[in-house]
Amino acid sequence: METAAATGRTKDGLRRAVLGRRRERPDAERAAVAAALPDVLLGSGLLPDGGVVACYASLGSEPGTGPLLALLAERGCTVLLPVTHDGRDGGGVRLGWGAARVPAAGGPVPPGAAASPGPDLGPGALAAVELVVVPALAVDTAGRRLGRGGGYYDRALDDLRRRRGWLPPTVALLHDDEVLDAAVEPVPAEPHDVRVAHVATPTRLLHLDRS
Ligand SMILES: Nc1nc2c(c(=O)[nH]1)N(C=O)[C@@H](CNc1ccc(C(=O)N[C@@H](CCC(=O)O)C(=O)O)cc1)CN2
Ligand SMILES: Nc1ncnc2c1ncn2[C@@H]1O[C@H](COP(=O)(O)OP(=O)(O)OP(=O)(O)O)[C@@H](O)[C@H]1O
Repeated sequence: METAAATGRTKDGLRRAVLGRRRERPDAERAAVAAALPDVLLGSGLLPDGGVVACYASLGSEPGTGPLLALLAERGCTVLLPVTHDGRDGGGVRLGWGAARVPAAGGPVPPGAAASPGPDLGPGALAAVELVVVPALAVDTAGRRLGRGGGYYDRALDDLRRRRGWLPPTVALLHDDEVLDAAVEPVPAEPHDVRVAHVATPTRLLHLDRS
């Protein structure tokens, strides 16, 4: 298996290694991962009973958020999903947030999320958010997160911290082998990287030491 060490621990090398492994995961594993994440989060105490939660609709080989989005809706949470702005509108590269439109309950819940965001609610959309569920390719035990490379979540979390004066809890969803020991395989970090507080995998919930 290609490891971070073998790729020189560059962000791009690590991204390629993780995406390669994700692509190889069989459908049965993907379904099991998606089904396990809500239970792990339920046991974590991180999920508010109602209230606003920022999440995302999983794509491709990402750990599936379909069942998690269904659970959040069941708990009466207002779920916000990201709307990507690539800067061509002159407003800079940034994430907006729209209310999740989740398919009606009752049918089978696919592991990948079928949800989509409603219209962008504007700059104050996250004002009352109680939990931010963030996508990631890897996170180390010091909370350093590797994303897709767009810098979208780093900007969004930085903006949220500035507006609120503090950062609400953040949790990244990963496969077990994507949690890296910071002492052995640190995720390469840059000054703009915002560390996450928690990681949920299909088997465990980790509270990270960001000091
Ligand atoms: N689900 C999800 N939504 C997100 C992000 C993310 O990482 N995941 N983003 C984080 O900043 C922003 C958008 N950035 C993204 C950048 C690249 C790809 C991408 O390459 N998607 C592939 C699927 C890859 C796979 O198989 O896993 C595709 O759509 O074909 C997706 C989102 C906002 N929304
Ligand atoms: N707060 C910020 N302000 C300005 N530029 C930023 C900020 N955060 C990240 N960037 C820029 O975004 C680009 C990508 O950053 P990085 O590789 O850390 O993204 P990522 O964390 O993998 O992606 P994402 O946050 O979308 O999941 C870098 O060129 C970086 O300079």
